[in-house]
Amino acid sequence: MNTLFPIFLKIENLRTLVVGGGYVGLEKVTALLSNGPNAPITLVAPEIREEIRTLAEQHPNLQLVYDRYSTRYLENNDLVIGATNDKAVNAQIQTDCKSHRILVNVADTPDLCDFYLSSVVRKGDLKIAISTNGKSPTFAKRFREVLEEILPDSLQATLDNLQTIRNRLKGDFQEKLERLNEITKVMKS
Ligand SMILES: C[C@@]1(CC(=O)O)C2=NC(=C\c3[nH]c(c(CCC(=O)O)c3CC(=O)O)Cc3[nH]c(c(CC(=O)O)c3CCC(=O)O)/C=C3\N/C(=C\2)[C@@H](CCC(=O)O)[C@]3(C)CC(=O)O)/[C@H]1CCC(=O)O
Ligand SMILES: NC(=O)c1ccc[n+]([C@@H]2O[C@H](COP(=O)([O-])OP(=O)(O)OC[C@H]3O[C@@H](n4cnc5c(N)ncnc54)[C@H](O)[C@@H]3O)[C@@H](O)[C@H]2O)c1
Repeated sequence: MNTLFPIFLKIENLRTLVVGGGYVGLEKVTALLSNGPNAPITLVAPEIREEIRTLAEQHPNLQLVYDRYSTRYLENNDLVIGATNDKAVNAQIQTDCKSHRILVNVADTPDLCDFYLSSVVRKGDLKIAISTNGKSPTFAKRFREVLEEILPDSLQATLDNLQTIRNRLKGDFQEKLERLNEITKVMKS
């Protein structure tokens, strides 16, 4: 059974620490910034890939620290992603996060993760998150590509219209709900 509970985080209002500045660190930072360009992120690693350094030049909210991991870097962070190539360090990060009650993702060990990153389909304001319960990230990526192709670009106009109608509707909650359900019925046919 897939017991994961999906939520959409306001990543720009949270502080995220990424430990590790290699390929996986780059992948995770890119995922964070492409969803929340202004998300405050600190990345700690003794060696940091050039692509990450370029991202930091474009995003002043991405702070790079050239150092090995230590618990003091957890301070003031809400989320942590452990993405070093050292399994023992990643496991230590998880243990430390647990004792600080900080949510943690350990890129090389799904069993140690409090949350997984998802594959993200985006069409304007519509966002669909895909997870395979850790079974196949490649499937999640491919399915994203399929959905991206199927969803029409006109979707944003539909969402904008629905928002306008939603804001204009008078009456109590029940009446609004019935009207909006009526208008969107065509989507099911
Ligand atoms: C969705 C996506 C989001 C993102 O990362 O932003 C994501 N992985 C992506 C790509 C990807 N990752 C890997 C490959 C290579 C092929 C392969 O191994 O399959 C590819 C494909 C590629 O890059 O083409 C390797 C890999 N990944 C994990 C392990 C460890 C393990 O499973 O033990 C290993 C082996 C490492 C090794 O062997 O060394 C683990 C996780 N990867 C997850 C998410 C979480 C589960 C998500 C779910 O529930 O489906 C989870 C559990 C934890 C986490 O990372 O949060 C992103 C696609 C974004 C997109 O394009 O849409
Ligand atoms: N979840 C995923 O999507 C996914 C995908 C591929 C690989 N992985 C796993 O993620 C891990 C990292 O892979 P990679 O390709 O990014 O490795 P990499 O060699 O490219 O980078 C490793 C990074 O960790 C840093 N590092 C090493 N020791 C450190 C320490 N004590 N403190 C802080 N930083 C430290 C290095 O300086 C470097 O920046 C591997 O174990 C790999 O199996 C996960």
